[in-house]
Amino acid sequence: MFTDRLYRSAQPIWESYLHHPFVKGIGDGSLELDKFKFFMRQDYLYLIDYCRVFALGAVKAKRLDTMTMFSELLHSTLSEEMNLHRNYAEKIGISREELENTEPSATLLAYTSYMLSKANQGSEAEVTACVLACTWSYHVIGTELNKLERNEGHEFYGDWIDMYASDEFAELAASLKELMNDLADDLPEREKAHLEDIFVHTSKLEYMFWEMAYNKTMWVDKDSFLNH
Ligand SMILES: Cc1ncc(C[n+]2csc(CCO)c2C)c(N)n1
Repeated sequence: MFTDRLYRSAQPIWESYLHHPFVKGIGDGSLELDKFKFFMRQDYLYLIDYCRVFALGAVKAKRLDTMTMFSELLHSTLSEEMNLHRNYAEKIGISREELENTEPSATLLAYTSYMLSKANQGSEAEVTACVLACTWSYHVIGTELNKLERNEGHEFYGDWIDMYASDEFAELAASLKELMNDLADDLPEREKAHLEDIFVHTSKLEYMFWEMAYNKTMWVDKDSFLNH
């Protein structure tokens, strides 16, 4: 299957997510709140643009069931996933206004601009390749973290883990994988290689997003005046 090929190409990158201190910190509850806050604010902006990518998927879909799937993904991101962020924001004292008016970091801009440009230029297959690594890898991470014992005091990140480990997310990831396989099956190798590039690039950008949040990097490393 084409998604097996994608997984093989990105495997070392995906393994690094589980060793990343941000991800480990969510898993064992030790992640500092200021890093999580930074992440949630950037991630909210990320999800707004991500919704635009789903909308492009609906525009480019050749079949009604694919169009329905993209519109459902768009709706569930705007309501359910972004609700997770709104709920956390309320708990940690970030107002709705602050959440929507966050200054974007360089990594966020790189990631969303990349996806939007590939989705705009490409067909429904490129759109699917753009969103696949993010949905699939979050489900893998959620499932792995869900296996760990949740000690006392770690319940704060529980909602985050529960969302991405949920059956609903498993279904989202599975249906996107199925769609990717359907769309890529009959494509010539040159086009498959392009989809693979998108998958590997977005997988690297996922890693960069964890790094960005862990170090709270806006543009360059910590002490640069560009961060102020
Ligand atoms: C940087 C970053 N990467 C992936 C996700 C996870 N995610 C984004 S949209 C979507 C699909 C349906 O809502 C999923 C799983 C995230 N939140 N932030």
